[in-house]
Amino acid sequence: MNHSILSGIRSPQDLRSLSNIELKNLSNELRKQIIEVVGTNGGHLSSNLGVVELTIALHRVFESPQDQFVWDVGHQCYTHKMLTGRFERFSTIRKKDGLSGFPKREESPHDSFDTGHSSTSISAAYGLLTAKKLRGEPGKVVAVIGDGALTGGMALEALSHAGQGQNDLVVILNDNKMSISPNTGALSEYLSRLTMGASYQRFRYRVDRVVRSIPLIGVFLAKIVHRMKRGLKGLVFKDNLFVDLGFEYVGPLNGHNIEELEKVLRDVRALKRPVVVHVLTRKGKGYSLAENDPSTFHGIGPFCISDGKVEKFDTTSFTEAFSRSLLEEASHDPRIVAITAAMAKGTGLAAFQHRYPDRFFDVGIAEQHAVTFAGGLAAGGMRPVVAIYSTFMQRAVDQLVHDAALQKLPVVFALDRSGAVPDDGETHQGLFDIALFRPVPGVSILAPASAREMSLMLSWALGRDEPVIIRYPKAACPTEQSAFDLPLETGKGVFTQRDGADILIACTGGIYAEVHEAANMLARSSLPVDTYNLRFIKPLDEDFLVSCASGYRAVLFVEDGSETGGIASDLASIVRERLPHVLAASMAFPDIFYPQGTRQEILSFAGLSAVHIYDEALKLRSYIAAGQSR
Ligand SMILES: Cc1ncc(C[n+]2csc(CCOP(=O)(O)OP(=O)(O)O)c2C)c(N)n1
Ligand SMILES: CC(=O)[C@@H](O)[C@H](O)COP(=O)(O)O
Ligand SMILES: [Mg+2]
Repeated sequence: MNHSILSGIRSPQDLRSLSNIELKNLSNELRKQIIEVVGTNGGHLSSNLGVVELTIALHRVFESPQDQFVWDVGHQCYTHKMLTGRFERFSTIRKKDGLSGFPKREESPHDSFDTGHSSTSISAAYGLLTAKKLRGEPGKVVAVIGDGALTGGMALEALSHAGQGQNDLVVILNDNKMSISPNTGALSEYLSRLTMGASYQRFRYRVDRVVRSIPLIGVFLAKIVHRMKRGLKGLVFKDNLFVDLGFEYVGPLNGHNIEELEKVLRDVRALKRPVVVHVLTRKGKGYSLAENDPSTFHGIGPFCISDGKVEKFDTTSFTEAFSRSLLEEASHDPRIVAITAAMAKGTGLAAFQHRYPDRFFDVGIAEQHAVTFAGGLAAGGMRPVVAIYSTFMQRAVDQLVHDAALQKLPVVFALDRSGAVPDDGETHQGLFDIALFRPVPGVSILAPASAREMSLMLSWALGRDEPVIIRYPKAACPTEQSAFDLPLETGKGVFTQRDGADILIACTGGIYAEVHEAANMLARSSLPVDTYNLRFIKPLDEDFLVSCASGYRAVLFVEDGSETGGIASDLASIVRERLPHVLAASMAFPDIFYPQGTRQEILSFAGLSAVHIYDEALKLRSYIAAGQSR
């Protein structure tokens, strides 16, 4: 199929003149393009296929960029991007220097707010709307939020705030019954009940429409009708949370019927009150493999379009290592329970869920609740393991401090996707966890360099009576070696190579692979170095480290976290202070946000690739040769 209609859309205005048939063809072209590009680049397939018609309808009714859209999470914005002048560059999505897979204000005036983390859209949209009103600027603001994102506390906080205001915020609730996995929780069940009561909700909306359209007295009459309905709500509108919170409620609508959507959205656009438009869509729509298994195609690497297969690598990822170690531990300790905030697959907890359904909890996209819930479980005598991506743990900093650490509760935090995170970009990098949690008293932070170390660390963590964080990257585990088998000693690391070299490279586990590669390159250049895996970021046995460093002419510390607040530069300072004869240097992520790319591209951009580590070691060697200090 050529993209004859799509390629002619330079701005959303071009959509207005299209006939129904052309709109149908445009939907097909968009789907084809999404499938082809995600098949090549990887990306968020199912969510994007589900919102094609909804996005077209929104862009035909609202006038972007004067009217503004905030896409929750933003992983469903591909059609929006293509309809707002970015079709030509769409094939670069999620690639280094290409289009972002999420809305980006710097990319287009049609992207009014950056997203990536869930449940922010209603707050941000209400902020944008309030700013418009205060500045006397025209236009509507529309938040598009999924049923999964609605389970996040912020979304509910925002509904509570916006519902009481005199405003005309539009909230589109895109309900496909799915988060990444099937959506969970009472709120999700509640939406299903609303869906079953469809006819009542439509009736209510139509009454409003008819009454308001009566010349002169319509608005006045509508107010009276509204009050009467509020009085009757226990009968007719019982169960409608949104109405009770102060919103008009319209729906549920068929999210794949552009005509029906448009008709309602035009009325919604004219409303002077906050409104929730409940739209039903099918995740994965139009690609049967994704329709039948939307979870697998939620976020997927490059795949074969004809059979949906993804290239398999013959390696164990850190996620798999965690998943297996946890099953092993859980098999002999019934106190172990596992918690995810809607990421059972990504964190490797799906296997635990399958094996121990009664000890597994998917709390929805609710990281804060997940952590405090774990605190409660720990206080009640269980051994909770919260598996969470480093970037999403940023949401729950206070919960870790207040609801776990302060009370010395034995909660284990498995922070997946720590360090450089490929493809998703700035919003998803896992660079801040060390800096955020290192200052918290009593919290241990460990970083395995291999699957074997993961197992040792998890076992150690589950034996502690205080919170423990285990952080690891989205990467394959390096090949095992004997040092990884050595028993864990609190605060101490292990030499991973010790051949009497005069330079030592010490690292956090997540970047051991690159350090190992650099060491091999140096050895090939006849410039051998020894290597050391810190294992512990906290607590850290300083005396032991200093004694390890004392036999060297230079020590280089390498860390896969942010330089500011990180550990590498502190350790270099300690060595300088206590061993003035030893040169000490450090490498970590400089103080900027890191854009999308592969892991290698991100590390190169940060100056942390194997080649950069090699170069830094060479520099140290030249200082040694010249007898200089740094
Ligand atoms: C704070 C946070 N936690 C977890 C995620 C990971 N995540 C991305 S999309 C998603 C599911 C969103 O479901 P929904 O809003 O219903 O959108 P759908 O994918 O169904 O279109 C999750 C859990 C995230 N982006 N942000
Ligand atoms: C949009 C979002 O936050 C998730 O879908 C995330 O992209 C998943 O990342 P992984 O593919 O690494 O699990
Ligand atoms: Mg959903």
